Amino acid sequence: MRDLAYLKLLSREYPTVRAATSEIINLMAICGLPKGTEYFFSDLHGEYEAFVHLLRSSSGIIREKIRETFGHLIPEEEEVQLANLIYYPDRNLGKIRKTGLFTEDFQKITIYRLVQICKVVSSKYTRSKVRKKMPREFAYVIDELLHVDYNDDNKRIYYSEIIHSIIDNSVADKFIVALCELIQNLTIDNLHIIGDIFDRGPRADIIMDELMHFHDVDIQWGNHDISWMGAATGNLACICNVLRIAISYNSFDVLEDGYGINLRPLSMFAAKVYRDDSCERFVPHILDENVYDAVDPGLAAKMHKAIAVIQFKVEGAIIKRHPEYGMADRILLETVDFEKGTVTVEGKEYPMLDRNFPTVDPANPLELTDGEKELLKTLKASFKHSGRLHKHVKFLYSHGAIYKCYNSNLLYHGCIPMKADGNFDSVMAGNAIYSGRSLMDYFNYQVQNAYFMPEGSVEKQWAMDLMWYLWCGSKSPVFGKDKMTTFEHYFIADKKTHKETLNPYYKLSVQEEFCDRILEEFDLPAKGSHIINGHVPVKMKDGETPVKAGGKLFIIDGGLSKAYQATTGIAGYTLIYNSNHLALAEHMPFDPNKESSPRVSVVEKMQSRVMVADTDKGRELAGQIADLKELVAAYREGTLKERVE
Ligand SMILES: O=P(O)(O)OC[C@H]1O[C@](O)(COP(=O)(O)O)[C@@H](O)[C@@H]1O
Ligand SMILES: [Mn+2]
Repeated sequence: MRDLAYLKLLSREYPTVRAATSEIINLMAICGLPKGTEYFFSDLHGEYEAFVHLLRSSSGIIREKIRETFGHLIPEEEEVQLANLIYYPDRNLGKIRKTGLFTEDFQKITIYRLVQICKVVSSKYTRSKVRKKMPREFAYVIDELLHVDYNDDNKRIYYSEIIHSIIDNSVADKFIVALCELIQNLTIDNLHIIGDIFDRGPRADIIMDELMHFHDVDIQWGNHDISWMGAATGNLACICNVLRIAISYNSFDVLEDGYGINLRPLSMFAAKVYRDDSCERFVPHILDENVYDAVDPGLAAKMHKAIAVIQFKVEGAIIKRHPEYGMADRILLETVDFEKGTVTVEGKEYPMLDRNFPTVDPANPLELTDGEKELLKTLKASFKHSGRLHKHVKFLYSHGAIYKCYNSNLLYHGCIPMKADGNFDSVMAGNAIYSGRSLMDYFNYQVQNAYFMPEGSVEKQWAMDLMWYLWCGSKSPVFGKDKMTTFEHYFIADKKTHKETLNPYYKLSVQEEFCDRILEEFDLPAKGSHIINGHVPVKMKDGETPVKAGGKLFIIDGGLSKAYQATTGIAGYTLIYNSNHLALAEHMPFDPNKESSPRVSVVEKMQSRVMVADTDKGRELAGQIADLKELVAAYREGTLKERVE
C-alpha cells in the first residue's frame, strides 16, 4: 500500500474517481498496443548530410510506406517528390513556391496524400498518443482528417471543406509542414545514438542541432564525444585533440562557423613557428570542402603540426600527474633523441620522419614555450565561452551516459574492459576497486564531475584529467584499445609501431557465454537480450558481419564516416527494432541527388508481437496503473475525498 501522502499528491492531478479511472483505461489501452519502433545509429562522425537524411527518411522506411500506400497509383517520380517533401518540408516548399507550382491543386493533392501516409504510420498508436505528437494549432484538424469516414458522403463534404478552409486561410504551407513532421515523428519512436557524433566529418554541430529537435533520443557517449566534452570543461589535452583532429580532416567550418572557436592565434603562431617547414607529415585529408572557412592546406598543415606538438606536451603533463594511469611509456617526446633524430618506443629505436621541433627544448621536452602558453590560454577561453558548444555539451549530458539498459538491450559505445582470462578488468580509485558495471558507473560519475563540479575544485581537476584518460587510456570503456599510437603515426615509418590492440573484450564477446555474463552483470536476462555497440568499423567487404555471438551482440559501426567507407565497403547501418523484429538496414554512400533504398535484412523475428506491456515503458505504466487503482480505492473507502469542482 502506497502511503497516503503520495496518494494525496497524485490526487492533485486526478481529483475524482472518474479522472483516475479514465487515466487507468487510457494507460491500459497503451499497454495493449504494439511497441514503438526504436532506431539505433552509431559513429556518425560529423557526417551531417548523410545522417540527417537517414533520420528524416527513417532509413528508407518512409519511402517504403509511400510505395505501399500509392505504389502503381502515382508515378515513381511523384513518390520521390512526396518522400523528399516529407524529409525536408521547408526546403522543398520553398522550391515549389519559387517555380510557381504551389497551386491550389498541388496543395489539395499533397494534403490528401500526406494524410493517407499519416494514417498508415499512425495506425499502431492510440489516438491520444498521435494527438500528443501534433502541433497544438493543427491538432484538432489533423485528428479529424485522420479519422474521417470516406464512405460517408456527408463526411466527404466535411473533409473537402476543411481542406478548402486551410487553403483559403493561406496556412496550407504550415499545415503541410506539420503533417510531414508528424509522419517523421511517428515512424521513429525512440532514437539511440551509440556514440561518436563528433570528428572526422564536416559538421557534428549540425547533427547536434538535429538531435536536440528530435522528440526522443538517448546517447551513449563515444570516445570522440568525450573528448569534445572534455574540451568544453577546459581540459587542454582534449582541446588540442579536438583541434588536431578537426584540422587534420580540414574541418574548419565546425570549429569556426559551428562553435565560434577563434583560430587566428593558432594560425598566426603556426605560420611564424613553422614558416620554413612544409609540415609534410601534417597535410590534412581533404574529404569535404569548407563552405565558410577555407584554409590553405599549407597553412593547415602548419597549424596541425603546431597543435599536435602542444598536445604531446600537455598529455605528458597529465600522465606525470597521474602515475596510476600507468601510461609513463606513452610520453614519447621524452624518448626522442633530438640530435640523432630518433625515438625509442618500447625499448626499440626508430628514425623520426620529422626532425624539426623549434618549440621543443631537448633538455625539457614537455615544457611549453611562452608562445604556446599564450596560445593555449586563448584557445581555452574560446572553448569555455562558446555558447553553442556548451548548449550541445549540456544536451550530451542530459541525454547521455556511458551505457544504457533499454528494453532488455544493453547499449554502450566501445566495450566493458576485460582481461584475456575472461574476467572483467578493474580500476582502482581512492580505496575502491571497480570492474564490470561498477567500472562503467564510476566513469559515468566522473564524467558528470568533470563538467558540474565547482570550478577550481580538486574533484573537478581530477575528473577533467580522467576525460582525457577516457579518450585514450587502456581501461577506458569508450576507447577499448591498449594504446593510441598518434605519435607513431606522425613520426615513425615502421607500421608495426602503429598497431593498436583491441581489448580482449572484442575476442571474448563474440562468444555467447561471455555476452550472457555481461548481460547478467547488468541484471538483464540472457534470453531475449542483446548488446549493442559501435566504435569498431565492421569490414563488410572482408566478409565481416555486424551480428555476432549467435545474434546476441551487434556492432553497428558501418562507416557512415566517409573516412572509413573504404574500410567497411558500405556507408553505415541502422538497427531497427520494431514490434515484429530486429532488422539491419545497410546503406550505400549518400548522394544528395539520388534516393537509394537500403538493403534491409531481418536478423531476429520476435516469437510473438512485442507489446508496450512487454517493454520498460509498459512496466512503468503498470506501476502508474497500480498507483491509480490505489487512489481509486482510497476515494471509494473515503480515506481521501474527491474534489469535485
Ligand atoms: O583514422 P584517424 O582519423 O587517423 O584516427 C585513428 C585514431 O582513431 C581511433 O581509431 C579512435 O577513433 P574511433 O573511436 O573512431 O575508432 C584511434 O584508435 C586511432 O589512433
Ligand atoms: Mn569510437
